[in-house]
Amino acid sequence: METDTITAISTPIGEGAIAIVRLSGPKAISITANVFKGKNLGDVASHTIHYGKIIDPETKEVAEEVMVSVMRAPKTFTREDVVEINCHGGMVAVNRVLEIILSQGARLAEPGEFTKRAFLHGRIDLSQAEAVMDLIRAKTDKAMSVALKQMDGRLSALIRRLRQDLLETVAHVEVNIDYPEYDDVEEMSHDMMRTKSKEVYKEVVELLQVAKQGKILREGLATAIIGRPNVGKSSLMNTLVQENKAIVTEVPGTTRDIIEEYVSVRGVPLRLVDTAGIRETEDIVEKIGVERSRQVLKESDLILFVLNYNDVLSEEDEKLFKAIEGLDYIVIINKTDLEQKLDLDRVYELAAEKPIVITSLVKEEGVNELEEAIAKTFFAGDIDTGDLTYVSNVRHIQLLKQAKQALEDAMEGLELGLPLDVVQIDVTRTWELLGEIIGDTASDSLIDQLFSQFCLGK
Ligand SMILES: Nc1nc2c(c(=O)[nH]1)N(C=O)[C@@H](CNc1ccc(C(=O)N[C@@H](CCC(=O)O)C(=O)O)cc1)CN2
Ligand SMILES: Nc1nc2c(ncn2[C@@H]2O[C@H](COP(=O)(O)OP(=O)(O)OP(=O)(O)O)[C@@H](O)[C@H]2O)c(=O)[nH]1
Ligand SMILES: [Mg+2]
Repeated sequence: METDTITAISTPIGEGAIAIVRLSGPKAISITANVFKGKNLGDVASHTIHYGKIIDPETKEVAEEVMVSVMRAPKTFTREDVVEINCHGGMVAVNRVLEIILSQGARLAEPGEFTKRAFLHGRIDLSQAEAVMDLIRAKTDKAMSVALKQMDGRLSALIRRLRQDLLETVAHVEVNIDYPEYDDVEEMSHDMMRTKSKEVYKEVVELLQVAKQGKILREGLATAIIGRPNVGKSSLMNTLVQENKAIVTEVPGTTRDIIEEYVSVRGVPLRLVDTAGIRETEDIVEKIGVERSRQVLKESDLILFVLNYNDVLSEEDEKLFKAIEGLDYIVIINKTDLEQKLDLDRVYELAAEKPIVITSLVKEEGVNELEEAIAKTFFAGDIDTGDLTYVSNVRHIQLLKQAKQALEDAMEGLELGLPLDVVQIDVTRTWELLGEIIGDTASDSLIDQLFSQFCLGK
């Protein structure tokens, strides 16, 4: 187990009312007590907070006026002794206190090291630790509620149950191999393995099915606004974001680069991308932008394709319809306040089954209908984060896919009548793969890598 005492500033860099220096480890309390003027922190009850001053050991002068929380192991965030020094906000004061604590023998924590200790001491498992990070990075309410549930151990509990089921069947097979004289055990093992594999398979498939939504909740639905120059793409972006993020002018080719913004539309988190108008162009700067727009298309979950009601359908528009064939898109016919020049019948024909929304962005008309259409495209209404266990983490999804494959191999083996000790290899592999999700069978290097992605001080 770790024996050194770590410390870090656990609040964001910048000005605030309060900033916290946190310590964890066997010397957390004695190190703080050495430089604290007030009650003797060595004597105070656990989980109490105390007013006092931090004294600079070199100059013997008061460095900061603070409140210090003392929390003794094991009922703490890390399961070690934890001290939190609440300083005045602003970087000078906290940095000064941190320097003093470091001079007394604490070591600066690595990113995620507090949470890593909580994991190493068994307070949380790996998927819960990852959820802590997801929570910090959550950009919408829904993403946050998914992370909170995972932190609570919902996914962990489900994975544990599936692993237990698999383990029981493996144990059964072992008995069978050790006592081959009992024929009925052989029969039972076969049936049991088939039944259990199927049961676990069903649950893994379900988890993967909702994973797509989980990923969207976490990262936002990648949504690209495309269309010819000057049709109103940046205006649409600004309307959805409810801010003037993108520059809008009457000059075609205004947007040169890609502008990205997070918005929540009817509970669906969007990672909205405004692109440069797509057309054949001579302008070299614009050309780079157009290239990148094409790239964005490929990486999008949803495309908002804007057309101009006040212009005839061009060859470029037809090309764009071709380019997005097979993708999820919504057609937006904008500038309906102006005279109609667009061949609507042709648009309906090209769009086929896809939703079409009529807007006048300058008059703010059709925006509700558009929001409705966006929400509907992905989730037939609003998304429910209540009942389902969402897997939203790419690492977890990868492992679940591999587990699904291993189970398919096992079931195929059973169909082919392979011996149980052969089929068992795939079942054991599934058990191991699921274990990696919660960190039971995760390697040290994986764990180091995962925790190093955390914020400093968490
Ligand atoms: N001041 C402060 N606020 C904070 C945190 C913190 O570390 N410090 N947290 C940091 O993320 C979050 C709270 N998370 C925490 C999770 C578990 C424990 C903890 O001590 N758990 C023990 C015992 C709980 C109990 O008393 O019942 C345990 O589970 O064994 C503490 C904080 C948010 N707010
Ligand atoms: N009349 C009318 N004008 C609009 C409407 N929506 C946008 N415009 C105007 O059309 C012009 C172009 O709008 P933008 O949003 O910059 O268009 P864009 O598609 O981003 O253009 P590029 O970035 O050049 O590709 C601006 O002058 C807008 O004010 C609308 O519904 N009706
Ligand atoms: Mg633009």
